[in-house]
Amino acid sequence: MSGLDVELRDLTVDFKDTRAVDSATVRLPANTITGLLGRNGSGKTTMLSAVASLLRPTSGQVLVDGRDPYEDEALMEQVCLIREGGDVLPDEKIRVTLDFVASARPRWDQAYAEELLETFELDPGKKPAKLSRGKRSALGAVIGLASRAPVTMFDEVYLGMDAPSRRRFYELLIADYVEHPRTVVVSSHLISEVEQLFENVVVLDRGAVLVAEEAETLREQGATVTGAADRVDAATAGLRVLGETVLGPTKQVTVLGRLDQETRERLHADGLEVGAVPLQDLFIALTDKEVRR
Ligand SMILES: Nc1ncnc2c1ncn2[C@@H]1O[C@H](COP(=O)(O)OP(=O)(O)OP(=O)(O)O)[C@@H](O)[C@H]1O
Repeated sequence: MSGLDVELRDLTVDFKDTRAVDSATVRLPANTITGLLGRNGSGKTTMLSAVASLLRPTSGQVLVDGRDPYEDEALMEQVCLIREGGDVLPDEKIRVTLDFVASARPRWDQAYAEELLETFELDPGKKPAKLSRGKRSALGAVIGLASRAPVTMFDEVYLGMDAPSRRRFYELLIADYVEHPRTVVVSSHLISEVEQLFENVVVLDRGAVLVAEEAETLREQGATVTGAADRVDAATAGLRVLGETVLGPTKQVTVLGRLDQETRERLHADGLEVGAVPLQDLFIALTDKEVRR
């Protein structure tokens, strides 16, 4: 079993006078986990809804496995979008929603779904309308994971969950992805927690694709330099600083820009540590109008 390739070609989605997605061209390669990042209102949900055929593009194309899912019911079954509100039957018992999803998802794994319900302490006899926000999010996670759809997209679904449940969700997602590779998209504006999951990163900014790269390549676009404050200041003078933390005599500065091998060696020789830049910092730098060049 494997995932399917997703490609957006010049995708634009307008809502009356709002351009929610603006000429987006991007490929989500099969069998990778992509982080779809963007500030509030940047178009993440709209883009994912277009991939899931929940809305029609104003112009441009969505291609799943090279075909338009909007025109192809069999293909639509292969694409699962989990939204925070959850596409559940709120006033029926959870097991009714699960039966419904099972009938619509050819790769549904009932035993795995039941295991997940136990993990998240969800009683299948309860109605979604009666669940807390966190438990409803967890139900979305269960549906997304157990559907095993070749294209599985989680739209900020984990935000309602508490920290231990979110951690559990990330662990389960990785473990199940390793066993059953598929094309996974996780959208978020809270990156620090999820960044370790991503192999690819797409950053949306006011509907447009600002960045589409492998996570490692993106991380190389910056660095942290840590050590004695005066040495760190001297070493980073002239570089674009994204942020700094001071802890007693030690300072850590995050800089934008690639540090070549020679620079890294010089910094090491000077007693400074050079580390990877958190994606969260890069994301803020890329999408914060105040900071942008
Ligand atoms: N049904 C709609 N009708 C009109 N405008 C809409 C509709 N859905 C979204 N928009 C607008 O489109 C833009 C993109 O919204 P979208 O929900 O896709 O962003 P998002 O990145 O998912 O945001 P968030 O992180 O806040 O969930 C916003 O300006 C939003 O107000």
